[in-house]
Amino acid sequence: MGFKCGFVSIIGRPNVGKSTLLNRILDEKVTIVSSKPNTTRTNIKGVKTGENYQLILIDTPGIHIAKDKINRLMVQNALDSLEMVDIVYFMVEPGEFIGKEIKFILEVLKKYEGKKYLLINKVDKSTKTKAINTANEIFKYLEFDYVLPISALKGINIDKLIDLTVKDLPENYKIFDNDYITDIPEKFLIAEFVREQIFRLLKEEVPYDTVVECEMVEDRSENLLYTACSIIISRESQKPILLGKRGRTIKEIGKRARENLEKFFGVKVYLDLWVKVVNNWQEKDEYLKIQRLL
Ligand SMILES: Nc1nc2c(ncn2[C@@H]2O[C@H](COP(=O)(O)OP(=O)(O)OP(=O)(O)O)[C@@H](O)[C@H]2O)c(=O)[nH]1
Repeated sequence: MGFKCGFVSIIGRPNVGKSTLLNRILDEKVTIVSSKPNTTRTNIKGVKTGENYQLILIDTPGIHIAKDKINRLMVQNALDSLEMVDIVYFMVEPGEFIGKEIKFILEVLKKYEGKKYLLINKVDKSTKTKAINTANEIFKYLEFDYVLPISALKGINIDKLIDLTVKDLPENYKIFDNDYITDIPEKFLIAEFVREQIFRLLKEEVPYDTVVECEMVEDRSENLLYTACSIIISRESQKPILLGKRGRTIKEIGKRARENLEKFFGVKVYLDLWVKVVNNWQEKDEYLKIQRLL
């Protein structure tokens, strides 16, 4: 024995860097990142296996005041992750205002019985004092087992975080094979890589009104993966925005997503994109299932 294996959930408000942290720890891009809040819509599992440990991390949607069904399901997904984990990473940014959302998360964490880590992320663009003050403010409401200033983007204190976490993991047998890195099915991962570029390239409400379904994935040869995705928007008027002048925007979305897919799969990728309009898809179970929220 002596082998450590356990689960960690990464929670926090939208946009604090949860997905960036998961990708950094895994040293592999399995979850999508953008500068817009609420990019992650469902729990994404990533597995890091070392010589004497296996760390199963869950990237969760940002916890926020949810106004509609899809956002309520996103928040519920994040909260549900706490039921199965040995450790929770609560991520904040330096100078974060202790408002309603943070207080809500702290109330939830009061009942949580595993180890609690407070991670002050994005310290690369902040001062030490600001980070310490944020931790002090949060400790007025709840004490954590560890506080660690980190930068998920620049890799600051990540090795330290992994070391501490491994010490706190329970002794257990390995759950996944050594080369297993995510529980995300291939089709969902492809759709997410497309959705990421929609979040990155389009402004305002269109990304939030979009869901992507990967309809087909096929090995066309040893070195060529063919895949086709539908981009589903909720209004006809959003079509010209998504397509762009002479189709330039959708072409760019496809190009960038394809490049990331090629890096991930290590083969050439041919990506076909289609656009569909489904009024109010956010209220339809079929589409919430595509987004893995039901
Ligand atoms: N400067 C800096 N930026 C960071 C760091 N970590 C993440 N970011 C940026 O913060 C933005 C949000 O990052 P995400 O990883 O998508 O954040 P998230 O918490 O998963 O976001 P949600 O999907 O809204 O829950 C992106 O623009 C990241 O590049 C960091 O350590 N330093």
